[in-house]
This record gives sequence, C-alpha cells and structure tokens, in this order.
Amino acid sequence: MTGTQRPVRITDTTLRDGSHAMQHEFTEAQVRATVHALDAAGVEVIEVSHGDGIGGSSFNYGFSKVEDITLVRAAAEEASQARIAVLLVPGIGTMDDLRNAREAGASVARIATHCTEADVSIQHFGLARSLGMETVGFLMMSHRTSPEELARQGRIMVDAGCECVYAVDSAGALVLTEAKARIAALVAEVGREAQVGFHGHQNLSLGVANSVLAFESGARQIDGSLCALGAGAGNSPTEVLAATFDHLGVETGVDVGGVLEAAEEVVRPYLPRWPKADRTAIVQGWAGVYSSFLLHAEHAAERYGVPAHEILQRAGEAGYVGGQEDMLIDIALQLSQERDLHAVGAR
Ligand SMILES: CC[C@H](O)CC(=O)C(=O)O
Ligand SMILES: [Mn+2]
Repeated sequence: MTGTQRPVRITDTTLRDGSHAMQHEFTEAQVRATVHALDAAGVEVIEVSHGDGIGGSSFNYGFSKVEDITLVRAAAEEASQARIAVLLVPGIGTMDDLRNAREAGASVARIATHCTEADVSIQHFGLARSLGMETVGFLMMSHRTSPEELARQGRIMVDAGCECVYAVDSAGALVLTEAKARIAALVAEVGREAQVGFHGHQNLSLGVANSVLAFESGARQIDGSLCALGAGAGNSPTEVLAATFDHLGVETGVDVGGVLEAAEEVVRPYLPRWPKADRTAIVQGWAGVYSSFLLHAEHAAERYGVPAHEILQRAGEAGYVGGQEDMLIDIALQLSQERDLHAVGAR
C-alpha cells in the first residue's frame, strides 16, 4: 500500500479548492510563493488545479486566469520535497489533461466523482497508475449517501487502482458522528488495501473537529487550506490542522510555525475575502449544498436582486450537485418572478 507512512498526512488544497474563492484567478507568482512556503514548512502534498479540477476552465465553471498546466509546472519547479497533486473530475477533465499534468510534474492524481458514481472513475485510475502516479479517490457530497453505500463506492475505486479513498464533505454538512461513521465504514471496507482520507469544509465550522474524528476513526490523509481558502466558508485551515494534530501528539511532519507564516505572510495578502461561516455559507452546510455554488449564487443574486441564501436553500431542496451551476440562475429568476407577483398582489 502506498500513501503516507505517517499517522496523518496533510494535503494542502489552497491552490485548488482555493481557486473557487479566487474565482480561478491565481497568478503564477501566487502559486510559486504558496508552494515555496508550504514546501519549506514540510507539507508533503500540494494540490494545484482549477477549482473544478484540471480542464475546469469554462463558461460554466469560470475561466482560469492562467492555464492549469502552467500553474502545475510552476508548482513542480518550486517544490523541493513536496509532491504536486491534481484533481480531475471525469467528464470535466480528460485523460489527455491527466497525461499533460503528469508531464508538467504532477505525481498524485485525485479523481473526484459524486458519492454514488465511483464507476465513472475506473479508467482514470487505470491511466493514473500506468503513468506512475499515486492515486486518490474523492467521493464528493458524501453526506448525500449512507456510510454503507459510501463504502461500496470506495470499494469500486480501490478495485480500480485507487490507493486512498476520501470521504469529501463538499457541503460542509457532516456533523461529527456523521463524518466518523463514513470514515469508519470506508476503513472497514477498504482499510486493508488502501488508506482513507477526509476533506472538510467549514460551513458549519466543523471541518477541523470532523478531521480529528476522521483521524480517530482511521483516516490517514486529511485536507486543509491556508487561511481556509476554499469554497463556501472554506476548508479546514491547514495551519489549524497542523497545530491541532501537534497538540494531540500526532505527527504530520508539518512545521506549525512554517504554515502559520505561510498563511499570514503569503496567502493572507492575496485573499479576496477571508472565508467565513456567514449566513450564505451556513445555509450551504445546513441545506447540504455544494460549497463551490457560493460565488455562483452570489453572482446570480446580484444580477436578479434576490438573496443568495434563498437561492442556496432552494438548491439544497432540489438536491442539485456539481455541474448544475446554471440551475442557480434558474432559481434566482424564479425567486425574482415570485417577488414581482407578490408585489403586484400586495397592491
Ligand atoms: C470538483 C470540485 C469540488 O470543489 C471538489 C471538492 O473540493 C469538494 O467537493 O469539496
Ligand atoms: Mn472542497
């Protein structure tokens, strides 16, 4: 089994999940400075991609300022010990995107699917392994299925060549025992052949607590972002994870002072806004809405003059998943029509 030999390996996703919060506008200089600081602080895996994975730059998801491949290459040049990971969502990114990322220096492939659709990842794990990459499976929106079903999906990924299966709390909706149960089920199903990981979001401010419980339930890989830079209320902050695991005596190999400095001196100056659990983000956790819908909902809200949190609430009720960003515009339009009808009725 490959993966980490440490009790916990922190994968930093500032330069991938943070891309959502940056509206995919990372510059090469920002990527280089962030990788340099994370690498010096001992972070072993750094993810770099468009927020929706390599190949995500598009009208639907938002265009990247700088091409993925340019950023991956810059990250790989900058890292001395860290490995560069890319995220790929089958159907958004292609097999060629993965080949190009490998050629640019990425050595970890994280293949992401909806939590009940692991079967679409099979050929991508095959390709990643044949390219000599470490493989990670990302089961997104894992609150939307039971621990038992999540474990069955993890089994599909592992049988396809995945070396670590993540329970991904895309909506920041899992509350403590719910996160624990999913990790425990995955460990029971695949733990002899593969590692298990956890990716948290802070919409209900539980990313770090869920990560500690995930570790206690057998997870060995945990995701974080500097300054929490990520979709929704952001991810579990890497610097808080490092300090918390250090406090618990759990070795991560990360220098706490180093990631505190990286957060404060490198990332904070370029933050468009500090990710936080405000009303809109809390509704995402509460209603179980994909975190990356936040800015799409805010833009639709501004355009149609309706509240973003109401758009997200309805997206949660409708059960929309990644790829259905355009439905937020539909909801906004519907809310504005309802408002106009209400105003006419009130006259
Ligand atoms: C595919 C994009 C998405 O942001 C992946 C992820 O980080 C999540 O589902 O939380
Ligand atoms: Mn995420």
